[in-house]
Amino acid sequence: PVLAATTPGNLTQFEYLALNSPLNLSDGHARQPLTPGQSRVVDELPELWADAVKRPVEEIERQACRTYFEMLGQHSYPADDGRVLSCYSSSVAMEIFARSLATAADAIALVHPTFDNIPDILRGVGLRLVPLEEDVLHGGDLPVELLRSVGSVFVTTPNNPTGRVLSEERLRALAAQCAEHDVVLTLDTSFRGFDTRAHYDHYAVLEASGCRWVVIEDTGKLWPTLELKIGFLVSSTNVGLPLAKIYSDILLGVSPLVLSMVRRFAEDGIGGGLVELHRFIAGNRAILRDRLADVPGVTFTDLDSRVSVERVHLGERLGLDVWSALREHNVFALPCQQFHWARPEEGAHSLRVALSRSPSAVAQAAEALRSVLLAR
Ligand SMILES: N=C(N)NC[C@@H](O)CC(=O)C(=O)O
Repeated sequence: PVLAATTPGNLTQFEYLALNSPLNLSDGHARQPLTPGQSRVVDELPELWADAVKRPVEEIERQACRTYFEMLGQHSYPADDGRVLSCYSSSVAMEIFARSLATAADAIALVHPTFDNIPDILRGVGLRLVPLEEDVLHGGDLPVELLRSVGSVFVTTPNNPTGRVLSEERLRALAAQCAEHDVVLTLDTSFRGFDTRAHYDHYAVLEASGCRWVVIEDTGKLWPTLELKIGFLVSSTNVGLPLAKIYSDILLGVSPLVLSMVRRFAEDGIGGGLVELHRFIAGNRAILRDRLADVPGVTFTDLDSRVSVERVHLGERLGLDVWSALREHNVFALPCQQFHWARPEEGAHSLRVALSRSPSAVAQAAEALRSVLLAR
């Protein structure tokens, strides 16, 4: 993609600039080396291809869903009656949700801050956005006037870039409020694989609440699968939105080979790979935090975060300045203004560093960031 010489318009355009750099710690996609268990899955791809040719895709899809959802503790996901739609990515799933919601509502409450392709997709279908501050979301019941003013509440959990997880009791209370006010509760759980606090059975809570709900799951953030991934678009029986119809406008179905690969990576995850991944991310987080611990003015805003990105507060320094100085070293992080989609200035002094990278890449980037910061 060709980008204008000026500052990129959205976070993903910043991420494009980093795509071909050896020290790309910008996007939240998984770029660390394969583990031995994952390498074995890659070696199996020819057999998975032959198997996918022979078997019905719905059988392969059902097995992939079951293994992936079980790995994440989501035992009550709706395996039957077509309520799980497999998409090429979670953003495709989100576009289908947005187009569907726009046929029935004109406003949506969206967690603030969060990754800016979410508000961009929602605005793109004409929805009016109402910011839902994280502290309000996690603090207790939402204001009734908010619930009366929107057709949906959209929550990214764990959130990006903060890592904050919606607890089971908060989800239960929020779902009850949404049921009472006939508001569609939508969750983007793309980062849930990294945080076991997000592994309680969300679908059991949602189904029991009786609310109308949609969940967007993403296999793409967890494993280094070269952008081979699935976004699962899951919904309640009573969601009352044309999800299947709009899905059919966009695609017929996804690759059974990718579904089989997801199943095998999830089996590896169940067999210890997920615990290993959590340790790996924690190790990279420690490398970054340790290297910057004594830099004046630097703090870590999300001490409790376990997701594969880390937000660094730069004190008086501007994220864009530090991002540009890092770029001189051929190191790429992500400035945080555009996460604050309603009030960008709130993100002006922060930078996000990706942790799904090799430990040496994280260490080199931390070193470069340290020297850039000490010079300011
Ligand atoms: N459709 C888009 N824009 N994809 C980029 C997105 O996956 C990156 C991301 O979520 C992150 O860097 O945290």
